[in-house]
Amino acid sequence: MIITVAGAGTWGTALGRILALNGHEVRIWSRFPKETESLSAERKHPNLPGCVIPDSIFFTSDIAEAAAGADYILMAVPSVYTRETAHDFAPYIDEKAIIISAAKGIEKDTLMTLTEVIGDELSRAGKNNTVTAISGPTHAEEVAKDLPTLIVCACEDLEAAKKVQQLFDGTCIRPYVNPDIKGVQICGALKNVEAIAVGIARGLGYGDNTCAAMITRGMEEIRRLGLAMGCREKTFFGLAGIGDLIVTATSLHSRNNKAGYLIGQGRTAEEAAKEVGMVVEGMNALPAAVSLCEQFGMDMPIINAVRSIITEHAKPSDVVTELMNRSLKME
Ligand SMILES: NC(=O)c1ccc[n+]([C@@H]2O[C@H](COP(=O)([O-])OP(=O)(O)OC[C@H]3O[C@@H](n4cnc5c(N)ncnc54)[C@H](O)[C@@H]3O)[C@@H](O)[C@H]2O)c1
Ligand SMILES: O=P(O)(O)OC[C@H](O)CO
Repeated sequence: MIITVAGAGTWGTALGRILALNGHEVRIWSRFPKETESLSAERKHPNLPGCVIPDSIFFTSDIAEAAAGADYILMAVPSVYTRETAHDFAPYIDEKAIIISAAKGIEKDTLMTLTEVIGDELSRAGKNNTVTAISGPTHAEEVAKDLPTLIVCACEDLEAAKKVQQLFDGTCIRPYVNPDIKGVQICGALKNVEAIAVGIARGLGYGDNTCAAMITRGMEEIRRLGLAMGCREKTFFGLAGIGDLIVTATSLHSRNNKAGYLIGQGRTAEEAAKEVGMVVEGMNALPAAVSLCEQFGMDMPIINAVRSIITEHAKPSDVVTELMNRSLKME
């Protein structure tokens, strides 16, 4: 198969490498010629130490060249660039190509999932390609080292999801399918906000009890919202749900967890994002998460706590005190 990866960050590069090792013809596109030139020449990614990029992967900044004849287009740019990238790719995408969205986020203004954003741009260009999503507990740093990783390939069209499953099936990746594409993406976007909260707790010096409690109650917030949105309950207890929340809230690789930790230690959100140096999707997803809570009339105290700290500059320790003093309730 010919697979075009849009986005040469850590995730696009790690996935491109896996697909190339699975025997596919892989092209990786980045908007920035400097990035593609350096990756093509060096065969290593600055944020994936020890990972060798196979010689077979072709890098380009030319969309027409990247997309020509591709059977699959894998979108791996940060969520805020998904719409413009889908818009720019749309005219060049073959009508039979399947799109795979690998980013995690919800569009701030429309509250669309990223597959909806991509579908929207495709339909504006007169196309109706099938759009799927992949998710799960999947740090690029570990996939780049071939460590066993389970992913979810999501699409209402199960045949398309199974095709994507086949594509990724290999020695270190075990892919599952899930028809609940909305639930998978709601989990992927919101777990990043919850992971920032857990990072803040760590940065404040709280212990494992606090973090485990926040992961548990954070998942419950996501589940309640997801059910109100019509998602499948099982998704929240699966790889894209609790699995991804656990890895993001506990892994040293996690950009969201690290950003939260730095905020807990006293940095502003801007300083923390700069220090992380890679995309902190939980910060991008926060406005959409808050809007969804309001739209569906959901009580989401941890997400609201992150909002007060990041957007109202509330003191993190005061916010935790407020959370602890909320009215008592049934689990
Ligand atoms: N890194 C991971 O472990 C991982 C795992 C699963 C999902 N994801 C998701 O994948 C997405 C990408 O994450 P990442 O970690 O690869 O990010 P990253 O910070 O490593 O990559 C940033 C990349 O974004 C691209 N970019 C920047 N500005 C752009 C623009 N205007 N248009 C198009 N592209 C632009 C550049 O190619 C740059 O390399 C995120 O949504 C993230 O949540 C990441
Ligand atoms: O490093 P993070 O926090 O962006 O998380 C990356 C992936 O979403 C983990 O599955």
